[in-house]
Amino acid sequence: MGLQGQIIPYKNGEKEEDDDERAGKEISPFPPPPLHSKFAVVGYALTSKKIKSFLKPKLEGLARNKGILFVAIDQNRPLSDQGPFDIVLHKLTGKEWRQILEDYRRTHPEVTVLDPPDAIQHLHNRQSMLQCVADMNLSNSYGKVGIPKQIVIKKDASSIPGAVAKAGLMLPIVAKPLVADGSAKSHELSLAYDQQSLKKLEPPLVLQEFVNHGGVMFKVYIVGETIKVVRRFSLPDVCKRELSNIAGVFRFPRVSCAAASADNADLDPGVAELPPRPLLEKLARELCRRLGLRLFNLDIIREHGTRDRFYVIDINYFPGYGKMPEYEHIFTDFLLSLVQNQYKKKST
Ligand SMILES: Nc1ncnc2c1ncn2[C@@H]1O[C@H](COP(=O)(O)OP(=O)(O)OP(=O)(O)O)[C@@H](O)[C@H]1O
Ligand SMILES: O=P(O)(O)O[C@H]1[C@H](O)[C@@H](O)[C@H](OP(=O)(O)O)[C@@H](OP(=O)(O)O)[C@H]1O
Ligand SMILES: [Mg+2]
Ligand SMILES: [Mg+2]
Repeated sequence: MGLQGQIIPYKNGEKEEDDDERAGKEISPFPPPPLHSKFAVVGYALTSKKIKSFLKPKLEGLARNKGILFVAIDQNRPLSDQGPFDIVLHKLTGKEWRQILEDYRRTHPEVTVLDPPDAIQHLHNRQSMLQCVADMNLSNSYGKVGIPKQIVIKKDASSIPGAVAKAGLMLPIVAKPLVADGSAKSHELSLAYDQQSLKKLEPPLVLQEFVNHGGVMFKVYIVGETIKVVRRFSLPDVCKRELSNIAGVFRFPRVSCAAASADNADLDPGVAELPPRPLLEKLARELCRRLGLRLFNLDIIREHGTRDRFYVIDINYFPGYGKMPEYEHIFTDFLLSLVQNQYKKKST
């Protein structure tokens, strides 16, 4: 094991003023990793895009100062021959990789795999992704959280207008690929203004009622027990007049990507106001438990004209944490708390 009973240089949650400087200057390029003793070793299996956006020099430097070492996993070698790891961090797709991880979890119960592959699978389907939120039926004095009315169309596009009418889905409708596996195709969404045009869509799909929300959505990043919320621009409201004048299905680009930050925009306060923190904390805690995940974000909107009616529209596994404020501190503290818990368990 990486820790082997030694004390980790960790200053419990405390922020070190010069972390950024040390991380940026002193430790680049990094010396070869000593794969032994006092470091908590985090093996990672990520795409090159993810490595670039997440494993930035500042994160690696801060981690090293706190006694955490990130080590790339070689997918061409057995996992058991590598490490030894305290934690495995991953975001790769494919059945084979999932099987490798499941086998590894079974044979190495002492290693924390972030997160279990079968739990992540729930988020790869836009129907099962939101089921937990619907089941939760969260409603308290801070607000009510649900999901937009939606149906699944597995095949046969010609059946869509009938299915939409039968389910009583109101227009406009957002059409989303059923599979959300991180591929470019899984992010190709459309907005449909009339029932007949729905025939043009390509199943398998989730068809979701579009909820007017004032053109701003909230991205809630979750790292274990920590949550961070940011504002992003989103699709604008669709008014009744527009709906009656427009027909067709329109593809729309990735409207709420990081470049669409609305954190510093001059917005209507009723639209800009973040969802109440206690409501988000309850939602996040409950979702962590129900989904069995510790690393994800969720997109949530407030129905325009209401103060407390919220809808979760999307959940993403291991999202772009590189864009989450203070992620370096939050992530390293989280990793350390996991390793410390493992250590406590072992010594009892
Ligand atoms: N039901 C809805 N009502 C209103 N707007 C919606 C709805 N669903 C999606 N949107 C808009 O479309 C955008 C993309 O939808 P969604 O988040 O489901 O797609 P995604 O490709 O999974 O996004 P991400 O990049 O976050 O993974 C949202 O950020 C929001 O602006
Ligand atoms: O393509 P998939 O695997 O589904 O995941 C994406 C998420 O859906 C996006 O939300 C991430 O970007 P943002 O954090 O800007 O939303 C995006 O962040 P990234 O591009 O920095 O990795 C991805 O994590
Ligand atoms: Mg989204
Ligand atoms: Mg998504």
